[in-house]
Amino acid sequence: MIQIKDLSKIYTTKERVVKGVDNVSLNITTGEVFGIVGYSGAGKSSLIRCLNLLEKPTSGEIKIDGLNLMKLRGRKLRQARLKIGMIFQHFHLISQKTIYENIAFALRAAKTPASQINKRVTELLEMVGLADKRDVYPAQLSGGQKQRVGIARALANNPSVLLCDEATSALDPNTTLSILRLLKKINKELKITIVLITHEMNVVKEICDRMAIMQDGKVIEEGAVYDIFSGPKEELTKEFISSVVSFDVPSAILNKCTGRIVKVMYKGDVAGEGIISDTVQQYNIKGNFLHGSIEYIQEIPLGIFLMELQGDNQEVEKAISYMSSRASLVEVIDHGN
Ligand SMILES: Nc1ncnc2c1ncn2[C@@H]1O[C@H](COP(=O)(O)OP(=O)(O)OP(=O)(O)O)[C@@H](O)[C@H]1O
Repeated sequence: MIQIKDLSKIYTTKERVVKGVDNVSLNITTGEVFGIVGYSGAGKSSLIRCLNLLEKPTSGEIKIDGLNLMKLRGRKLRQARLKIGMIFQHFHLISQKTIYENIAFALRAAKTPASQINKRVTELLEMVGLADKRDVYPAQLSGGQKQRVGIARALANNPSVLLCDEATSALDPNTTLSILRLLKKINKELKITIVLITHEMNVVKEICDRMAIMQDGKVIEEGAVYDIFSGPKEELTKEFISSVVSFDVPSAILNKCTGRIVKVMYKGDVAGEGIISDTVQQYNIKGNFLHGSIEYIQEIPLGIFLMELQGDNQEVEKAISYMSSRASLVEVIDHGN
């Protein structure tokens, strides 16, 4: 369990004082994949870097499995930090060393006996699917392969926590997916808690169990990924979700709509049709279906559709409030003419 309590990181420069992290409290359960999302400058890097004390918090508390990191010094602190692996957006590999040496370096730094190093590096390279690359240099690898080396290095000393700092942001979508799958496999098989920061909701949707959204150094919303997707509360959260679940209805079609356009989200894959047909039957309105899809989050379906509702204003209002009682989110996108 990672317990973050009242954590703040304040940067003081000549020009200004910035609260990079502003009084954040979060509990991350052992064995989960926890995503922290936010736009640039929200404080994600500051927060994740505080978790292994790469950044020294200004105040607050970080406990990992009950150990208060900020109270540890010397050897005890070094030992605790070995149990926290980290991977980075730009991989941070040593370009003059081979892949083997990049990984062995982390083992030597942790004073692993020389006799164990070869076996452990071989194991790690197999785990990340790079057994044939042990003697090449980082420049000879693709971005995805470099990140696999980063992951092998981060796992070298058997950490209980893996921190991922925008680990897929420099990768194309297919490579991103393969790295996310590898991270999920590591999470499941090695039972490592993963904390990742990202500005991409797709990443969260793909592998996270729970998530938090940051803005101006604060956590503004947190919860299970499915719950956040199906019932976002904050405007910013809704904005992030719409980046994944977007409806690109051609403007020529939208311009032709004279009724009210509503977006509806519902849980499960069968209830959606029922909501539409019941609404149209019960109220004196016409409903035109503009767009619909089912997203799978943690393999649970989440239905989303866009409709135009036409009819008397009061009837349309009643229909919307009826749909709101059955769906997890109903949002009026356009009020019509
Ligand atoms: N070393 C520093 N000195 C001064 N201000 C800093 C420093 N590091 C971060 N900040 C400021 O703290 C705030 C949070 O930055 P941080 O990098 O944590 O955000 P982020 O969400 O990770 O954004 P990005 O994805 O762009 O890195 C920003 O206003 C940033 O300018």
